[in-house]
Amino acid sequence: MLLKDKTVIVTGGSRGIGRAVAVACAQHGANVVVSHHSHADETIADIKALGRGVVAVKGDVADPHTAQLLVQAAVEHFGGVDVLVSNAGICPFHGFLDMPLETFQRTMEVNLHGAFYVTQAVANRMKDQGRGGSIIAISSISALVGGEYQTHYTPTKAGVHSLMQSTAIALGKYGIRCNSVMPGTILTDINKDDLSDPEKVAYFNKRIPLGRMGQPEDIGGAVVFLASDMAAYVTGASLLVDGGLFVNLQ
Ligand SMILES: NC(=O)C1=CN([C@@H]2O[C@H](COP(=O)(O)OP(=O)(O)OC[C@H]3O[C@@H](n4cnc5c(N)ncnc54)[C@H](OP(=O)(O)O)[C@@H]3O)[C@@H](O)[C@H]2O)C=CC1
Ligand SMILES: C[C@H](O)[C@@H]1OC(=O)[C@H](O)[C@@H]1O
Repeated sequence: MLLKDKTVIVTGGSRGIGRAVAVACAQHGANVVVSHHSHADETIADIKALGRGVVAVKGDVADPHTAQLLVQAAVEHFGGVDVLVSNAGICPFHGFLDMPLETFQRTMEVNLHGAFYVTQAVANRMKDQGRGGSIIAISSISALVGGEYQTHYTPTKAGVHSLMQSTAIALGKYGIRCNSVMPGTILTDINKDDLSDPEKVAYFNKRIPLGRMGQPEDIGGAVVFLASDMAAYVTGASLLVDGGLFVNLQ
């Protein structure tokens, strides 16, 4: 049990990577607060089945108030917060030259501004608690490489990675570690439509040295490690979890 009796906040914990991360933390003994903006019934059931505490908070991470609600829920239900996983994100694929303003703005507001708001709110609580903590942003391989239909999205993933580098410096004095996880292509709702193209699926499966695209569960271990005392001297770092996709040029 690497996270016994820790309290973990996971934004976007209702589906996909966030749900898998929330369950992985609970499997390692954590109580979990998950944010969503629709429902998180399945995640709640998963975590209760593990005998751990779980609270779901409905809110849009692009609204700074949601971050306050998450901290408040962690304090009220579990006495504080030890780990933040800033995971909530969107990727509405769209071409660059005709990108609608609202698509660009919304992607920035959810993925980058939302990460900033929740990181700042949780870090302030962690500082007041005086026992350090671990903050993990779910960045992406897309922080390091581009995508024709992701010109609005890849800057946000690079941005959250950079946010962790700078907050690692700002928060080290409080014993708060900040790191990013960079998933490759993971089969979730975010890319369900994009990966309905068999040619794209074949391209990824050929390009990825491990021969398959990732599952949300493939991300949980990296997050639990960075959340735990196993990573006590790790901050300002990033961890690619991509099956070897990034390094495979030829
Ligand atoms: N899948 C992949 O290949 C990769 C994903 N990532 C990153 O992983 C993270 C999770 O993505 P993934 O699990 O694939 O996506 P999904 O679309 O499967 O899940 C997105 C999650 O984010 C929540 N969410 C979306 N918008 C908001 C919002 N405005 N406020 C609060 N919660 C919100 C959703 O909540 P709700 O259910 O209520 O809509 C849902 O829980 C993202 O940051 C993404 O950029 C990084 C690399 C690769
Ligand atoms: C949405 C993409 O398919 C997914 O998200 C990312 O960050 C990477 O670009 C993945 O391919």
